[in-house]
Amino acid sequence: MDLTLDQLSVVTDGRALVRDLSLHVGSGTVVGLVGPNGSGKSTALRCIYRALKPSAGTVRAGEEDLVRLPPRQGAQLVAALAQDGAVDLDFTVAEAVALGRAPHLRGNQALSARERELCVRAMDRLGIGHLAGRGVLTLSGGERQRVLLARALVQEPRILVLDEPTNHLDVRHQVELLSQLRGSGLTVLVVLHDLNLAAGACDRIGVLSAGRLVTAGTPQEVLTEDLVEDVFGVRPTVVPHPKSGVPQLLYSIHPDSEESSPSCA
Ligand SMILES: Nc1ncnc2c1ncn2[C@@H]1O[C@H](COP(=O)(O)OP(=O)(O)OP(=O)(O)O)[C@@H](O)[C@H]1O
Repeated sequence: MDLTLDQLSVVTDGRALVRDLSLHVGSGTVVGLVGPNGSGKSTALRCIYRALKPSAGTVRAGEEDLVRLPPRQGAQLVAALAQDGAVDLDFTVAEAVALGRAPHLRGNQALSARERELCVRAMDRLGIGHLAGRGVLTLSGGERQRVLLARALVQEPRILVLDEPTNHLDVRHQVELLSQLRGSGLTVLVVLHDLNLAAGACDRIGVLSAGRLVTAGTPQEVLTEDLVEDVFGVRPTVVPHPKSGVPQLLYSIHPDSEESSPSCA
């Protein structure tokens, strides 16, 4: 099922946070959304998982208008991993993951054997099976992030949107999470700050700046030295990954000799 943002705008207190954003995520593809801090990435994502109502434009899952769909039906199609998603209540990990089934259950209906198995498999897949009986409040940031992803997966959505899901994850878990997204077969829109991870994980990348889509295309088309300098204000050296050929960005980090040296008056 594809995901389409069509001329999406979000205006708050007279300020346009997102302006005329149109972006298509093909069925089963992974699209990255990148851009500087404050460029509107989370705001756009919040419209997709319906934490925010757009001021104008539409969000479609296939032919369904997500903005108008009843919440339960929407949650059967779209799962979200929000930025620093909170798990405030002291559920066990197994209970928190099982919450992902809520959109498919009626009232206090118990999980079926298939659903229980689904939860166990999701926890194993994310390497949190051994934590099943632990309280989520006792987890590290990275462990909690993986619980949230397991919860999103057991929701069995068609579309998955994720806001900086690699936050808190060590490098192994970053690579594993993005590999799992690629292998999931789901339609994925993911906000990432790390442009190198985005280049490796995404079929296409959309670049936001000041609420507007600057460009969208394959990593090779989008991640050029000029584009990154224009949008992010820092010029990288772009080299092809020696194995995959996807663009990888290198930065020179050096002290500004004039301004950053401590004065020795
Ligand atoms: N409810 C709100 N009221 C007013 N301004 C808001 C509101 N929500 C977000 N903003 C502003 O909208 C702009 C876009 O915010 P958003 O969180 O979408 O950016 P982002 O690209 O996800 O940023 P980051 O990379 O820092 O997470 C920011 O300037 C933010 O301060």
